[in-house]
Amino acid sequence: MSENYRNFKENGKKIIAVCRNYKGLVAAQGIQNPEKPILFMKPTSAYISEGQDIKIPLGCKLLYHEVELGVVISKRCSNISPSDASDYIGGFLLALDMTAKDFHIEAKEKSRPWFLCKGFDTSCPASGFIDKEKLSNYSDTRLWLKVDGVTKQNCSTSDMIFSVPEIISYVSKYFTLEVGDVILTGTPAGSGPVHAGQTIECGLADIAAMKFAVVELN
Ligand SMILES: CC(=O)CC(=O)C(=O)O
Ligand SMILES: [Mg+2]
Repeated sequence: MSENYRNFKENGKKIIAVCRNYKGLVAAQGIQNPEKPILFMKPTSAYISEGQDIKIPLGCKLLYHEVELGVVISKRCSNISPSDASDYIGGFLLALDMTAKDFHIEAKEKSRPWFLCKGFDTSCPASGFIDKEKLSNYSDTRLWLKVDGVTKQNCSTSDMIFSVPEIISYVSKYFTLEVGDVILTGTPAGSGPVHAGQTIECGLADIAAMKFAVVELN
């Protein structure tokens, strides 16, 4: 059987991301839980791997980190139910949804799309493929992130508002999911600024960890 999804950075066609999916984050912002998942997309050109740097995009003065659990789709599917969703999970990844926060604030104020603030080059640092057998407890696993050794995010995926199967099902009602596509499941509380010269380290329980330097564009 072809397992092209393992090489999701080369073979996947899209990265679909959910936002405001953690109870603690939504409570901290003083807003109600969303009634349905809120979605946006990142291009696959946003991927980088350990050893490459996160580059602050042109004109950005406020870059934010967001650690997230990603799900890799193993089979083409659409309109699937939450109870069938696990059949389409190939595995997982640890990812950062880097966000140009100043561009994001401007986009929200002016009702503009989020493509620039979320999709710039290097905005999706990602681990390698994690076998689904290694992460059978994906609905209650620890996600953490440190900036220069100081913990900024530390939360269990059990604090998600919409579960991984619910998210896959919802997304698949609107978008055909293809082999190697990735769904980022949202960031927990504690997202915040990072600056050139700083180092971000993050991890998924004791299963995956990765480290990235933040640098000016040139
Ligand atoms: C506004 C955001 O950056 C939301 C987001 O991406 C999230 O994960 O929550
Ligand atoms: Mg995010």
